[in-house]
Amino acid sequence: AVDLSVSWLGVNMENPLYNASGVMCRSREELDAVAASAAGALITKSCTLLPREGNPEPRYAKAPHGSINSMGLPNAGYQYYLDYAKAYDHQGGKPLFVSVSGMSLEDNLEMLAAFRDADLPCLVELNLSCPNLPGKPQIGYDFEASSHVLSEVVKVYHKPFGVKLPPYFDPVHFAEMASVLNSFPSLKYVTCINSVGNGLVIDLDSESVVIKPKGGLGGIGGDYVLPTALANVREFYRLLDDKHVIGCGGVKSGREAFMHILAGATAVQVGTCLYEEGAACFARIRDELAALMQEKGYATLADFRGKLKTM
Ligand SMILES: O=C1NC(=O)NC(C(=O)O)N1
Repeated sequence: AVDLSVSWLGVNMENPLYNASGVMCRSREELDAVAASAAGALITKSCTLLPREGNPEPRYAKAPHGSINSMGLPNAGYQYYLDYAKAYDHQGGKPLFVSVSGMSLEDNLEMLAAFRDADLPCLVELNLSCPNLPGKPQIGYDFEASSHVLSEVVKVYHKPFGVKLPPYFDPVHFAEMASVLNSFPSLKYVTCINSVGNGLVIDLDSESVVIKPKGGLGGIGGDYVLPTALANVREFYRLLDDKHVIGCGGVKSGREAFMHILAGATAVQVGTCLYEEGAACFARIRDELAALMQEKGYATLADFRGKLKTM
């Protein structure tokens, strides 16, 4: 038998799988469905200070090898998720993570202060990478801005926290961002990657884009992004000091989950596949991962975590 459990930053997960923020996590009903599934944890939709409708629909589309989305941070507002976290059974339940994505630094600080004051056992994932707010750049692509935001955040929020990063595509950028992140000891994990921003899916029959916002541009997920996600997990695993890397991007079976952990991931999030298949994907991916480990002779995740071979 194999042991899929992972304990990190004070949370204990029976298996390393949970939802990617944004998928099946905007309402309490959706969050409860993830909690009731075979997922090892759950994370809320990135919240803003005030409730948001988000971008005009259609704003999500399945694509031949993944998905495209420009949701625009539709969410119930941070109080809703704070209330959910206050009512949540942290002892008996699965670890609950809260994603925060303020429209401004002030909003982020106000929300983080509220989560701080509530003194809850959930971990915060600060989203530095939403690619779908018209006119707003992804903070994670501006190293100076990222450093400034994190400097202000740690003055207000003293507990361990994580950040959701956009994908990087250049070794210099990996090094620059790692250097910024390494200067914040209380930043204890990074989630790599958010969707690959501003891709374009075209429907040949209609000769049209497939989502309404931003002329059809949106964040790309699914099979398309697996190599990029694995590279980001690997590089930050290699470059960060004493931090965890959470893998996200292209996970649709035990195979990709195994790859993310081999690249160094502590745990693994599922986005597009969860959106398309539903919460049953967690039991399937969990069982596939267990079978793969059994086949390869690994008893625990630690037996192979980060042990990607190079040539
Ligand atoms: O950070 C985000 N990443 C995405 O791919 N989409 C959502 C969104 O648009 O709300 N946010």
